[in-house]
Amino acid sequence: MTDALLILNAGSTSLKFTLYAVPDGGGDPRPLARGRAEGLDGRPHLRIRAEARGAGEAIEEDLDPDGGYESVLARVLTWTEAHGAGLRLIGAGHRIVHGGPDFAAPVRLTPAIVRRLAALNPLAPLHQPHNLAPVRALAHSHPGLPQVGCFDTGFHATNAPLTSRYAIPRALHDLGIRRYGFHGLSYEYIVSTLHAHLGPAAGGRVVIAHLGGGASMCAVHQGRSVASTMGFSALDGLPMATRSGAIDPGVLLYLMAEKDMRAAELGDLLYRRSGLLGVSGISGDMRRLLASDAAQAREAVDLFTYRIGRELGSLAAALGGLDALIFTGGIGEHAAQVRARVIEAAAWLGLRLDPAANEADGPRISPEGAAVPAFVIPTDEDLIIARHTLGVLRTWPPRHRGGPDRAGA
Ligand SMILES: Nc1ncnc2c1ncn2[C@@H]1O[C@H](COP(=O)(O)OP(=O)(O)O)[C@@H](O)[C@H]1O
Ligand SMILES: CC(=O)OP(=O)(O)O
Ligand SMILES: [Mg+2]
Repeated sequence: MTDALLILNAGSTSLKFTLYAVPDGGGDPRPLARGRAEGLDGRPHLRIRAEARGAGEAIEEDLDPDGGYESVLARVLTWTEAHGAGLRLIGAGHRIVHGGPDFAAPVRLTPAIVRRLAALNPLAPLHQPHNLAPVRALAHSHPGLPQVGCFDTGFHATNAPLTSRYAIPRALHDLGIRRYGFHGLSYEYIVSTLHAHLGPAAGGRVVIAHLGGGASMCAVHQGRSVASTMGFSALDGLPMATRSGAIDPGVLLYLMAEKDMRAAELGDLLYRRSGLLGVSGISGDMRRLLASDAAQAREAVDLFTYRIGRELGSLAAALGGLDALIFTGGIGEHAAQVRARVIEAAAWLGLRLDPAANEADGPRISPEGAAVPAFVIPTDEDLIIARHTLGVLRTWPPRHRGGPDRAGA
């Protein structure tokens, strides 16, 4: 029997999972299979591929359009069950987007903790309910299986108190209304790879741009988060697929007072109808916008790259300079045109582009001799969750360890 971990990672536009084998002698968990469901707001499509020989057949299929995240999870579990011979599922690890004021380090998910995390649903409506649904579903189908939550907000716990503060009355700050920052599992993974790319400069002043369905940027110094573009919720900062990014709160007051808009409508506007989708009127998917000749699609991409440039300047100011820029996330890893435009607009910071390396998706996309190098590094949030899950399991009292005999059984 090989010990295995199931890692679930719900994003705003996707549900990803990785099944890992836990090596007997320690070391990093080894991926056996990875899956990804996309189109969860319309036509859900699931792809699973084996990462190791004999780890199960690949599948690619459409799912019930009305089934949502739950039907994806049910399919993932039946696939895991069918291919779990020889595996003993010892735990599940979950990406939980919001830890609020109380949770930063990875934590064992008990029913009481899940209830406290569910109280944060309004702070991350596109994520938190989808992060917690699989925790409850697994608790039901696999009672006794240890489950661990790892927080997107946790990496930013190193931000200075001043960085986290909004200029609002202290009593509201004390209620937890402050900046948190997100995509921390992705940033933590990127930081873990920096030495291999940058050598000793890995400890320097680095900005990481996580550009996916949600997008944010993080200023890192000596491997720790110093500041980031997201705040109390995952709405702030850059424009995203369907989220507005930073917007003058005066706009919201105006819409409420003069256009009679209520909280639910404003939430729908800011989370689901804005960003790349709102500006282009075509799609929130960068692939479609880059392939389109429409002027409004161009404008959406222009606004996205312009805002990245503005935030890069702001984060470089927070760091007191810039030693490297890293691109990651679905857009950061694959959209050469977006990276090129960001780097060209940031020549003033010492960034320069190697066009051929950029077209090849890196890893280094700036020429030798550039004052500030730029890299493309594919993120791996699941590996970070798996590492943390193992870490928490190792501190588990032995009588609580272990689950059913077979993955998914
Ligand atoms: N080849 C590509 N070119 C441009 N954009 C891409 C490409 N591949 C993926 N993307 C973008 O990446 C986004 C998804 O990013 P990802 O980080 O995987 O998702 P999530 O935010 O759900 O975690 C998609 O919405 C798409 O716009
Ligand atoms: C926090 C966030 O926006 O996550 P995602 O990019 O996965 O939507
Ligand atoms: Mg993501």
